[in-house]
Amino acid sequence: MERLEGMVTDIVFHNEENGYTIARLSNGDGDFTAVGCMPTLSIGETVELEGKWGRHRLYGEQFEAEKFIPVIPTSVEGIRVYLASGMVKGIGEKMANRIIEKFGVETLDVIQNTPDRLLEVEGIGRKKIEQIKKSYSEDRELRNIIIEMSPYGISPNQCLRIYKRYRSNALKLIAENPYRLAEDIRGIGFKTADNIARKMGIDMNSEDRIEQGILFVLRNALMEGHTYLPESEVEKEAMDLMNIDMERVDNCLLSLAYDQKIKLENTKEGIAVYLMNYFLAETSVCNKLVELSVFEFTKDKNIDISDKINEVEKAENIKLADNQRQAVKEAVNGGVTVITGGPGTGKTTTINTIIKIFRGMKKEVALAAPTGRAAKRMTETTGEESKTIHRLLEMGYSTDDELVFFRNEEEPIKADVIIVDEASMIDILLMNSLLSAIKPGTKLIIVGDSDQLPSVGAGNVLGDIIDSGVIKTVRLNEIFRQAEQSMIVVNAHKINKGERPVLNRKGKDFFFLNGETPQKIMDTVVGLVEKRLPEFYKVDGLRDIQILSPMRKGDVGVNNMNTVLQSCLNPPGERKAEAVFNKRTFRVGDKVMQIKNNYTKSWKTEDEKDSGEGIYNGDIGYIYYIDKNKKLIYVIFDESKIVEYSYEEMDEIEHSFCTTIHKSQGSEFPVVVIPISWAPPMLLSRNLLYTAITRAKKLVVLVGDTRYLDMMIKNNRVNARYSMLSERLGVLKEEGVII
Ligand SMILES: Nc1ncnc2c1ncn2[C@@H]1O[C@H](COP(=O)(O)OP(=O)(O)OP(=O)(O)O)[C@@H](O)[C@H]1O
Repeated sequence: MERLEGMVTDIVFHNEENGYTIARLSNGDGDFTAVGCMPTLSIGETVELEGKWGRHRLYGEQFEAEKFIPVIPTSVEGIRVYLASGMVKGIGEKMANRIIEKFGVETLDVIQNTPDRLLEVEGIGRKKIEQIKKSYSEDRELRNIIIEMSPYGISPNQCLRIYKRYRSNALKLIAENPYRLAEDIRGIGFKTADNIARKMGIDMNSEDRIEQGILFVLRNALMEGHTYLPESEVEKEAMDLMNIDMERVDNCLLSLAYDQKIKLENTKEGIAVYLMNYFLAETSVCNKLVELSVFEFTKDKNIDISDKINEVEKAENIKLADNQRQAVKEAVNGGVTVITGGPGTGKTTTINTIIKIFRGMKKEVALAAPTGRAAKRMTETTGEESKTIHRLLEMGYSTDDELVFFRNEEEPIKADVIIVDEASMIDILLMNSLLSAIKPGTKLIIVGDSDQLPSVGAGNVLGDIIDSGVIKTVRLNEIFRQAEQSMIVVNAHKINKGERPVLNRKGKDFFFLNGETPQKIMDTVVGLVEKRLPEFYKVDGLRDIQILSPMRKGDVGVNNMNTVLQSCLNPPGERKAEAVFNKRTFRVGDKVMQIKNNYTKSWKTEDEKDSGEGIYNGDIGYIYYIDKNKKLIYVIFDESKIVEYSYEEMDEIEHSFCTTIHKSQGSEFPVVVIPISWAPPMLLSRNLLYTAITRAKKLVVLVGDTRYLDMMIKNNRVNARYSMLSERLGVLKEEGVII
């Protein structure tokens, strides 16, 4: 290993995400190039590098740095460059010159050890000194973390999170127990922590390691939708993951339970292992549902609302079907009511009738849905304001950046009736937060299609509530006349029953185009969005058509589709700025999707007349402007909301010329095109196909091989999720808590 010192004269290349940097440096012996993970390197800075000389095929000799240590500048010129670089907040170029004029080579020593002397410099007061002191020490602490952690593959962004969490104790705490990173820092998992621990020489049989490994197994299970895992599965997975014996796993299971991080629950099938907050959520959802549904409504008890329904029917010129009427009656009289049904079965019509009746009774009705788009649609179809569940619960952030709801047991939602739509997307934690904020006596109406894909988060809440048979449920199953003409609706119901859809009926809205190979499928899809559909249906290839793929990988998976579709729908152009993240080129005009809920992300319209907060998982927008100097990307959502993303935030955005069917849940598009080809069996499922086609309002085009279409329709094995909600509700019924 060689050591080399030099001052950075140029940054030739810098990857924001992994810190890989190519820089030109100079020292007494001349100029040279250095490459490696040096995330904080900046021009003017002097660094000491550890590494070896290598030779690049094209660029010749270069120093391959494995470690870099910023050298505190000792020359007046070095200090000037360092201070003027903006590294220390509160000191700009002019101020740097004034300070250096005063203290010369001792400048940094003064800032660090006797900062009060800065008062001697014109323009610096007490407040400024505090700012400089804070920023100087933060900068140094953060740099130390970055330097120490980069070799383990921890990104500068994650280092920032580490610093925010542990402050100046970071390196000490990590050295004591690197596994705490997996618990405390978003984006760092057990495997990374384990890798760090290994390099630090930590005992592979340590309890910290095994406990974190077990929590990792349980968190992974959440991502597959399970609220718990049977003990035998936890044991097996933990043993495989950590290469340890069962006794150690069992001991650590007990100590985690003792520390209340997990819950071990005895069930008929054996021991169920829950992460504690999921256990609490599941039990409290169950209790709360029962509490709300057994509430004695003395005042309006069983009032006959037939007359009221008749009035609405008359006013709206409709005639409700029998089960719609029944749904309205249950909803008006009961505590908790579930209304479920496929597309076009009259859910919205039923909701609207319920709202009108409650309004007539002078009741306060609150409407909500789990996503921003679903809430917006609910507003459109009911003509009443609907909020996201998060907004209804008045979400905010605590002082340590944790998500909190200001509507809860102590401050419940002020409404007599709450109607939530698209309930299939509600996971167990969100349901728990919602129910906690509903006071007994408030009526809850849960509306959704239980045949859609279950929520992204853990649990199978809607399905479980319905299956339990404990909560009043009305299933709407009649497809109404207007809807019947739509083959999308007819076929959705056929698919749901396991029947083959009607394909290619002339003048209709549901087509199948053959494509035997992935390449042919791709060519057909490109032809459809580029030319055929825009010409024939007068739709915009980029805005009105959404390609939905079951999977990410493979030729017709989302990743490859996006590359191909970007090149035809938004090719490079002279005036289209570009920036590369995670090996993907983002370009002005690209269609992109926000992939996590960001409740505090602010947006404003171009004329700045309107502004607000919140961009949600699944929201689709277009890249509007890229400011390469400021490293900012602007995306426009809903044709007017402009949102600014720093380069570091680009992990919240991905291309969405094509998206996964999972990500399309809760959205609707005029035209949906779906490639149908080989995919891993768990993705060739009926409810995935059903969810995809029910996203389309005007037209569905399937492209591929009918063999796989048949496989999807036949495969109704809904990927089973471990969840005990239905059983828990059932037990309460057996015990007579609920009749
Ligand atoms: N009782 C009824 N008689 C006649 N038409 C009805 C009746 N109920 C609903 N419809 C009509 O059927 C169509 C679908 O109804 P609605 O929008 O209420 O269903 P939905 O279940 O909410 O559908 P989706 O889930 O697709 O939005 C609408 O055009 C509506 O006007």
